[in-house]
Amino acid sequence: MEQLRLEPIKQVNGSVTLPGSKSLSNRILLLAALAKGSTVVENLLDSDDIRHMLGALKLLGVQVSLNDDKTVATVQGVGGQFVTPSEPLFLGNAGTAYRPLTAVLAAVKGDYELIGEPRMEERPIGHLVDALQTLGGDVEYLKNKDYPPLKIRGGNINGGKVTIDGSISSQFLTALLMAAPLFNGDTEITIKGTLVSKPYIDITLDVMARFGVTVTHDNYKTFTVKGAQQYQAVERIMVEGDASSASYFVAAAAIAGGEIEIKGVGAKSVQGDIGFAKVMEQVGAKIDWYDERLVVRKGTLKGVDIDANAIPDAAMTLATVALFADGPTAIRNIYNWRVKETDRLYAMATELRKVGAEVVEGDDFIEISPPTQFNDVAIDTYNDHRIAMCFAMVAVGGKPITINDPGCTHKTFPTFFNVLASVSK
Ligand SMILES: O=C(O)C1=C[C@@H](OP(=O)(O)O)[C@@H](O)[C@H](O)C1
Ligand SMILES: C=C(OP(=O)(O)O)C(=O)O
Repeated sequence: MEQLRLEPIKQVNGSVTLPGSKSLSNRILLLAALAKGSTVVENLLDSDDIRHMLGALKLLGVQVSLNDDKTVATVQGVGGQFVTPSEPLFLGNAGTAYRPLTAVLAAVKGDYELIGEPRMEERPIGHLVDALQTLGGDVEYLKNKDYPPLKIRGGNINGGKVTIDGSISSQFLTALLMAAPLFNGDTEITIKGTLVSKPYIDITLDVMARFGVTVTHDNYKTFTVKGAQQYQAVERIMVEGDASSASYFVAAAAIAGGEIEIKGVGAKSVQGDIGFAKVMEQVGAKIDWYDERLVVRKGTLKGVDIDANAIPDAAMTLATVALFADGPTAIRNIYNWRVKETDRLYAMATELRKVGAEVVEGDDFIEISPPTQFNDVAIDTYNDHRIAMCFAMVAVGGKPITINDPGCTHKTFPTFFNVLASVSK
């Protein structure tokens, strides 16, 4: 297994241009593919999750041409008419590809099989499939009930009233919303239970609006979407920088001395994970906010007690910032960390303890007390890009650390360790 040794970093300084947002890249590619007409997508993320979406679209008969560094895509929309693929669609462990494609393919004519990595077969999808089946969708489990892989015979959804459980993942509602304009009639979606990761729904509604579809809702409880609509191509659409990827550099500047300018997200971002920078101000970081960039400097870091349900991905970074705070940190309301790339509550607790922290792993929270002494250890990354990236903060805090399987960052940020090195002293 490959390992990356990170020596203590004394200071971080310079400017980072963020890669495009994963959440925006995959939503935009799918709606551009469904639309009528051609869309040019700029600042597209080039990473495994996006490659899986692009691979699926190719098998569905969508023409996408990419520039040399794969950050500009020209998508020839097929106006909602996919071809039946010659093989199953392999979507790796990309939730933002698997869930939206499930709903969209249930709505358009054709026979489809959606498969993924072994971990994808452990990530629940029953709440989405239940809703699609209620609406008349033909979606079948190929192995275990409520989990991928799936077989879909698409094209016979009339719309109507449906409830969807929002307590495990917002991606199920995102998927249903994106597919609903393709149903024959209007759809009214009511959320059952609480809706987790709510800001991701704003990203969905924003992208749908860019492609010409308006959704109405009453404070995220009931959503109404008109049926028999077509998405409209967008001549040029720019993907914002990834706010979750920004979290590592916000944290790095806050922990180490120096100053980092982070270009690509700022006060005007549509991504909820920009909220991490607000949390870091509470922790003690000094941040200058601009519309599309941030400038971050170190402060005295104190422990905080936060509800992180709205920022599940960036909150992992807070768990490693906690190693350098002057008191305990509690991160709450994060049950769904358990159903992501790995069981992140268990994995983070285990690896933080290895470093020397005292950790309480609750069912839906984690409490971290900073180490009195840091251990020079190798961190297991569980094929989870965010574990690899957030544990780099140990080196940023001046302690050596080894990251096992650093290549797992390919899921969303293949160049992460090079970008970190470029601002490190
Ligand atoms: O819709 C999206 O783009 C995402 C939603 C979140 O998932 P959940 O809604 O499952 O928490 C987030 O963790 C994921 O990385 C991306
Ligand atoms: C949870 C994540 O990914 P996915 O889109 O596969 O859900 C993530 O990127 O942290």
